[in-house]
Amino acid sequence: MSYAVKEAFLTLQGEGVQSGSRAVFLRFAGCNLWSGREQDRAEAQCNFCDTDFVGTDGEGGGKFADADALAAHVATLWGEKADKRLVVVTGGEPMLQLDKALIDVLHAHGFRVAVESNGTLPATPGIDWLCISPKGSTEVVQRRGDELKLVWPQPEIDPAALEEWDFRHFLVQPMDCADGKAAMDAAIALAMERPKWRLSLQAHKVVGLP
Ligand SMILES: C[S@@+](CC[C@H](N)C(=O)[O-])C[C@H]1O[C@@H](n2cnc3c(N)ncnc32)[C@H](O)[C@@H]1O
Ligand SMILES: Nc1nc2[nH]cc(C(=O)O)c2c(=O)[nH]1
Ligand code: SF4
Ligand SMILES: [Mg+2]
Repeated sequence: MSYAVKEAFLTLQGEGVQSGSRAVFLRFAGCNLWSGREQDRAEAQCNFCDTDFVGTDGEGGGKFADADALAAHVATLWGEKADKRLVVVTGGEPMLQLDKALIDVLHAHGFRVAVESNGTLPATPGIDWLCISPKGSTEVVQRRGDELKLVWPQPEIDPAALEEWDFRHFLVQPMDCADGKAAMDAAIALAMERPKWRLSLQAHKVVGLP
């Protein structure tokens, strides 16, 4: 299968339990919850997205003919260092494109494969670290994984209901939005109110990494 990649780059993971880890980010083009066009945002199923995932024109992006070509690209971005190879597959919605063939070749290159998904599509088998981030009133079918990362506030979501799902870590992340201070206060309030939840900050934005 071929893959449409918006961008791919080396950085530090900025979110979640693995925050601070050196990682290649592989951002697939396209999402099932928003077209990516600003004129569609208000009506989209997910309307607070902080990411441009339209097209294949970003740094390190492009169309890749097969899994071997894309995994080789990821390995080149990582460079020679042998240990702790980590790729974070995101988007857009990565489950629209991430297949077992790509995971297998990334493993063959020595990578642990982490994924950031909205959970509306079942996760492909073989993922090493699965982060699910629920969106509004969408139906989350993937209720098991490593970390559940709740962007907050979202009035349609009840954190107590999510606590029943099968995740090792529960994270609340302030929504990057016009009233960022209110979102930060709300996220802190949730973590103070419900001890299962830990605060996740978007560290890359603080330090100016992509
Ligand atoms: C751009 S999304 C791509 C992966 C996948 N589509 C998803 O939503 O999980 C990557 C991560 O950024 C989070 N995110 C998106 N917009 C955000 C915002 N405005 N503030 C905080 N986190 C945001 C998402 O919830 C998700 O955890
Ligand atoms: N540094 C960095 N960390 C991230 N963690 C999740 C991100 C994403 O957009 O999926 C992201 C991102 O875009 N950059
Ligand atoms: S589901 Fe993820 S990629 Fe899609 S619009 Fe929402 S935050 Fe952006
Ligand atoms: Mg991001």
